[in-house]
Amino acid sequence: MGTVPSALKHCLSYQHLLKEQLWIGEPAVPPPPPAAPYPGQESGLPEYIKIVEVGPRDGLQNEKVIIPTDIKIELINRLSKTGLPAIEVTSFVSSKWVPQMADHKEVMRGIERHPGVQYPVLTPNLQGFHSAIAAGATEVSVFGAASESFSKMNINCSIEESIGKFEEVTKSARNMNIPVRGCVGMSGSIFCFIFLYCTNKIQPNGTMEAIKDRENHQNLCIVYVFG
Ligand SMILES: CC(C)(COP(=O)([O-])OP(=O)([O-])OC[C@H]1O[C@@H](n2cnc3c(N)ncnc32)[C@H](O)[C@@H]1OP(=O)([O-])[O-])[C@@H](O)C(=O)NCCC(=O)NCCSC(=O)C[C@@](C)(O)CC(=O)[O-]
Repeated sequence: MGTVPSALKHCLSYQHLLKEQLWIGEPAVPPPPPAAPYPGQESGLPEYIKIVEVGPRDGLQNEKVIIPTDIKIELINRLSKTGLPAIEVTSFVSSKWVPQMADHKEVMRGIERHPGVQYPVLTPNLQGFHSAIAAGATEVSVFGAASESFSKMNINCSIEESIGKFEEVTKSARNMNIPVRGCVGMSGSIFCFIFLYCTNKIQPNGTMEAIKDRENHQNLCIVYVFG
């Protein structure tokens, strides 16, 4: 597993990696016979978890120096060859807020899209969604927060207001058959999260349920993840 890229948000089960992700190479341990259940099944753990590499977006947005567009494109093109199923390439957010992602259109235009690889992008609102689609995005992510303070700090609105914006995005996306991933950001750091969680200032499940429940109890997103 030493070659798995960094900044992974989610992991496939090891059996699934061995079965479908040939880039890992020959398995050191043979997979279990077909009749045997996955180890997670009995324990209630998911059978299948998808890897979404978010380094080009989540990683590079935090760089103090703005990385040149051609280097970002090169990074994404190299990642595309590693066998990852999905690479989050950029975000369609305000360049005043996140100047590191201001070249989103150029990045989308410049990357080589490999068959079988998805290239989702972050879209906080309808404006970002429309720009992303115009730039060729075929999958998007909305990103909320589990605490009011993080929501305000990150997307300049309350959780309630943010869910209204996500609904606009998900409704438009549904009409265009564009899958939407729902992310619930915690607080920016694990220590901050633990503090806020222990002091009841953060309610990740509440935000997730709110995103889910608004439209006749339907799921608005294909998947929900905590960040
Ligand atoms: C959400 C906004 C845009 C609200 O920003 P705002 O200032 O409240 O927006 P507004 O609607 O009042 O509009 C103000 C200006 O922003 C523009 N604007 C409005 N929307 C857009 C857009 N989509 N793209 C480009 N421009 C936009 C709009 O056109 C206008 O421009 P002006 O008239 O002043 O020239 C702002 O707060 C923002 O961009 N925030 C950045 C958030 C961000 O990218 N955070 C980092 C990613 S989140 C994260 O890392 C956690 C996560 C997701 O990783 C967790 C996980 O992985 O699970």
